[in-house]
Amino acid sequence: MDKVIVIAGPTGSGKTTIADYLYQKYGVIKVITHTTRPKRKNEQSGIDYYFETDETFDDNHYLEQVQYSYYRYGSSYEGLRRAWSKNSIASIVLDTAGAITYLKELGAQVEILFLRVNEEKTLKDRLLKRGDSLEAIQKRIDSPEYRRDMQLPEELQGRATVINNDDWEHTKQKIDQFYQRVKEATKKIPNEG
Ligand SMILES: Nc1nc2c(ncn2[C@@H]2O[C@H](COP(=O)(O)OP(=O)(O)O)[C@@H](O)[C@H]2O)c(=O)[nH]1
Ligand SMILES: Nc1ncnc2c1ncn2[C@@H]1O[C@H](COP(=O)(O)OP(=O)(O)O)[C@@H](O)[C@H]1O
Repeated sequence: MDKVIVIAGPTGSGKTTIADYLYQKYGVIKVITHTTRPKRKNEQSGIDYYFETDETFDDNHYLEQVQYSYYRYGSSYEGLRRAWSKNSIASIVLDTAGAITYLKELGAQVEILFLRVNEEKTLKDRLLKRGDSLEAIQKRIDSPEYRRDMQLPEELQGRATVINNDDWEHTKQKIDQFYQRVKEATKKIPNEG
């Protein structure tokens, strides 16, 4: 059974870092999503996101789409199918609303990782280090979605693997264990239970 690892958690918790690790170590293909958010320095269209305008955003067919911190984000079935054509395990970085939709739509094919850090201050420090502008960080922190995604939503409780990404060595071990479980699960046929 094909699987998609949905990675959720607050800004700066390490979602992108973990998606990159899963690709580099295990060849897990990242599903690239669409956004109207401005490109950060070091980001590339077609690699980090498909960067869209408000007009071009609507040209795509979305499995789900959200508004997050004043911008639009959406993921397509085509993107997921493209990833699965290369590897039976894909990953996608989503907000918690997207993670809930994925779970509803794709059921047993979804494995969820929820990241958190012990201290909220760590998040801001990481965003500064990542090179985000103070203005962009403040805008993000002031958004209702940012606050919401600090917590694992009820709909995902019992279904998500929660990892504290404070110490990278510890995180890598947890991700390796998680990946092995997902890999085993791909050997099951759908609806086998
Ligand atoms: N639902 C949904 N969320 C997305 C999609 N693409 C990205 N996101 C989420 O949107 C939020 C903002 O992403 P981004 O602006 O890249 O900020 P980051 O969290 O600092 O990396 C994050 O929680 C992402 O996981 C998508 O296609 N659908
Ligand atoms: N365990 C960690 N310890 C220290 N820095 C980290 C850790 N995990 C990620 N980072 C760094 O924090 C910043 C934010 O991580 P990123 O993966 O972009 O988060 P997200 O995609 O959740 O917004 C990046 O500069 C990344 O290199």
